[in-house]
Amino acid sequence: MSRFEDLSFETRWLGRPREHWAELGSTNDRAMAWARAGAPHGAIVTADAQTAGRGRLGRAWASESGEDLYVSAIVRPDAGKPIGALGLAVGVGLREGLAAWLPATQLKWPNDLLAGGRKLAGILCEARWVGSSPEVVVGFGVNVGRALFPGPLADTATSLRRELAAPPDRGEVLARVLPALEAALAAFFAGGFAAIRARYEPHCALRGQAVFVDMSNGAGPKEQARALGLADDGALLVEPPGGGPPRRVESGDVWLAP
Ligand SMILES: O=C(O)CCCC[C@@H]1SC[C@@H]2NC(=O)N[C@@H]21
Repeated sequence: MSRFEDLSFETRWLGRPREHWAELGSTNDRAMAWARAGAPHGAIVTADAQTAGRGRLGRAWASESGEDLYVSAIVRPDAGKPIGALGLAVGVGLREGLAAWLPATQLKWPNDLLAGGRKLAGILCEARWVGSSPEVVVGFGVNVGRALFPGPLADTATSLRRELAAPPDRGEVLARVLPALEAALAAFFAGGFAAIRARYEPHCALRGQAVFVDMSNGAGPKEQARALGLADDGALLVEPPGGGPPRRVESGDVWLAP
């Protein structure tokens, strides 16, 4: 039994209700089903592999390795709490947890963590409303142990194993990341994104960079701009080509210009 499997039966889960699966379609789907059945705030679903792991904008998340982290946490914010920038807060927590090994990890708006310019981790938050209360599944994948990536990911993705001479195992990573995530979410729910913006900005991969922006959720043309930073509510601020007042990007995707 690996240390990761050990951990699913240990107190290093810090008392959280948890399920660990050898294989699932998507930990987000399982967590949402568990939430509907009444699982409490903080409950965690993990899997060694996913057969239908997914990312934002309908993309697939390669999840077959058995060596990486696939995690979904059930989060039950208080009624009326804004959750629009929750994914950014998750990024802050993940980055701070992973900084134990890779302090230079950067945040690429809205939901990626980059190491050496390559994708190390991704975040997918999904919510449904129960009356006025959101029920949220915070899903994240961290490339921990895999050395090889399929197809185009070979040039764009990385892992702790690829970045470090002595990579940690998945259990160690999870044990660091979960408390960091909880701390970031607590600050976010107390004060909104403005309360953690200073923990995001110094690690923003886009600030000052030329970017292509798609402001229509994957369907529209890409527009060139320069990223300025983040607003207090988490929107990305960009300067249009030729100058002019900053424009807000609230959804969609952003690419660093080559
Ligand atoms: O980069 C992205 O677009 C987000 C990727 C999120 C992947 C994680 S892995 C655990 C959870 N289950 C899923 O199906 N997706 C998320």
